[in-house]
Amino acid sequence: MIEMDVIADNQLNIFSPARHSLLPFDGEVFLYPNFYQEDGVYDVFDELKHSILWKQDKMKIYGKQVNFPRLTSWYADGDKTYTYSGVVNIPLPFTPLLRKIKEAAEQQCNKQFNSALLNFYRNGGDSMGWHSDNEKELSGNPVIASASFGATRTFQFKHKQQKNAKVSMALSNGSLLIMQGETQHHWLHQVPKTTDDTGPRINITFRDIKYGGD
Ligand SMILES: O=C(O)CCC(=O)C(=O)O
Ligand SMILES: [Fe+2]
Repeated sequence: MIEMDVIADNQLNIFSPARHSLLPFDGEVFLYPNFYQEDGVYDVFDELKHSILWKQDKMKIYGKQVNFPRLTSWYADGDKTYTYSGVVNIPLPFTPLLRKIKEAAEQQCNKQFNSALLNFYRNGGDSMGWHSDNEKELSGNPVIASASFGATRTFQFKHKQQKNAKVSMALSNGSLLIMQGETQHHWLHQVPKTTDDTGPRINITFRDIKYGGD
């Protein structure tokens, strides 16, 4: 059984930037670099790597089937599907480890999540392009909690209208990033490719999907 303690908010350095939004306006982003504590987080990466049912999705570009530049997986309560980048995902039930990671994030956000999208970036050539998490199943101002394990990757925001507004940060092993407020309406985010010699990274974004409707 993996020990994975969470640093309570009141134990964080009071000078931690996590208390201030990293976006200058039009949304809120908080980063807790060592949220999932040192002890055991390397095991978390390995256990996720081996226990998650990773799949290689494809997207259609100019009529051609092209592999996503990463592996993905989708876990959720219940059996509702979720459409992401044109792919209809049928969820798997949460594993005990995913549940534990989710509950820690829920405590920090003071919010329940019913689903998780997982991304496996095998090396620096894997990436996720500019997008916002604004699928129809997400509510108007979604809270999204993003946990990272393994290699550090750069995570970037750019404002949809104000082209000069850009924010960049490093998502390291055991970090928790929270996006909330109007972030998804006004900002795009991405994990760019890098030519650095980068090891594998797993990211989990916890979401609260509203079922029903069309
Ligand atoms: O890998 C990351 O940190 C970002 C993942 C992401 O943006 C998403 O799953 O929508
Ligand atoms: Fe995203």
